[in-house]
Amino acid sequence: MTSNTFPGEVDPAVREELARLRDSIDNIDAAVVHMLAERFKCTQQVGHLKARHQLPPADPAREGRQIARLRTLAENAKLDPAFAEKFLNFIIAEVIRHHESIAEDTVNGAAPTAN
Ligand SMILES: O=C(O)C(=O)C[C@]1(C(=O)O)C=C[C@@H](O)C=C1
Repeated sequence: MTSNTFPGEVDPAVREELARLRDSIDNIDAAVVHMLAERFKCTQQVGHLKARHQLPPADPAREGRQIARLRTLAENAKLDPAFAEKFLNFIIAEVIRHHESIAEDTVNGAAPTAN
C-alpha cells in the first residue's frame, strides 16, 4: 500500500537526501522572502513618489517590458516562462493595490511618510 505519510521503514539514505534537499528549499524560500521584502520597500517608495506627483499607480508599458525581460530570463534559466509571467503579474497586482491605497491616503491628507 502507498501512503503520503512516512512509514518507519524508509531507507535512512533516502531520509538523509530528502532532509538535505529540504534544507536547501528552506534556504531558498527564506531568500525569496527577503528579496520580496526588499522589492516591496522599493515599490513603497515608488508609490509615494507617484502619489506626490499625481502619476497613475499602474504603468502598463513598463509592465510589458518587465514581462518580456522576465520571460527571456526564465527561458534561459529553464524555468517555465508562463509561470514567471504569472508570478510577476501576481506581485505587480499587489504593488498596484498598495500604490492605490497610498494615493488615496495622500489625497485624503493622511500623515506623510519619509518616502
Ligand atoms: O515601475 C513602476 O512604475 C511601478 O510602480 C512598479 C511596478 C512593479 O512592481 O514593478 C508596479 C506597477 C507598475 O504598473 C509597474 C511596475
